[in-house]
Amino acid sequence: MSHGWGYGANNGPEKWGADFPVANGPRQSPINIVPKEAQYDSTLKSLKLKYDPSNAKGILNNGHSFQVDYEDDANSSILTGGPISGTYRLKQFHFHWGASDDRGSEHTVNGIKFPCELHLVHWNTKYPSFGEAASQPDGLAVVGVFLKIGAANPRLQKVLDAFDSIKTKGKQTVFANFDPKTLLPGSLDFWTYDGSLTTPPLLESVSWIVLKEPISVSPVQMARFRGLLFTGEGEAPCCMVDNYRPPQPLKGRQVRASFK
Ligand SMILES: Cc1cc(C)[n+](CCc2c[nH]cn2)c(C)c1
Ligand SMILES: [Zn+2]
Repeated sequence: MSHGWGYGANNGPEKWGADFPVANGPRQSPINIVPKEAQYDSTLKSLKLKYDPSNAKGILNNGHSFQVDYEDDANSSILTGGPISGTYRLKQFHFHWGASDDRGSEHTVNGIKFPCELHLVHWNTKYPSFGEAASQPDGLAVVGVFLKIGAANPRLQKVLDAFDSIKTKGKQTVFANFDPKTLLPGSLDFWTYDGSLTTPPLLESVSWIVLKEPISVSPVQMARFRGLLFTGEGEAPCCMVDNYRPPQPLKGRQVRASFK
């Protein structure tokens, strides 16, 4: 696939295995979560997220999604507890969404798709860098949060307001003083399993922590996500929508629940 991966008919998830054979590996993500088949694990610790809003650096349209990047040169924005041991530093957060409200999430629950899914990406500080951690089986921890259609979510406003500055691929702008903890639901109950990045290079290095409780997003707010473009300035515009990988085979993995 010389023309680079994406989410289209010619370069989308069904084609990624040609350039990235791990696409058919034993611990690929996302997955369909079946709550009744998840095993409650009383040894799971509660999630601890401590974020310093001043670590927020910028917001970037990377041509696949948009991401908000964080300073990660100290243990000031970190994830501990849950299924992980040690300290993982926040690197970035981003979203996946659909062209319509009936799809867009990567993980599904009993086969149900949500219109959007937030990913908060953290890396294990036992490794010297994010890049190094990303190639290790315990290198990354991603917290996934479902968004479901409901009332407008004021916590999303600052992110949405930046979209006019990052409409096209490669555009970025300063994004300062933002605490991603404000994007989390009231409950930190979670499902967890061993998985992978959900875009190439699809590295099998992610401890997934998927929150049970969704946060809300309104149809108008979802329409603003869909106003972003996969394409760069001056190219024929292609709306940034359906930037999600469908669920992958569980291949015998156990999904654990932090709650009964
Ligand atoms: C080294 C690395 C490369 C990429 C594309 N990503 C993003 C892949 C991704 C998006 N959502 C889940 N995984 C991460 C998190 C790390
Ligand atoms: Zn993601």
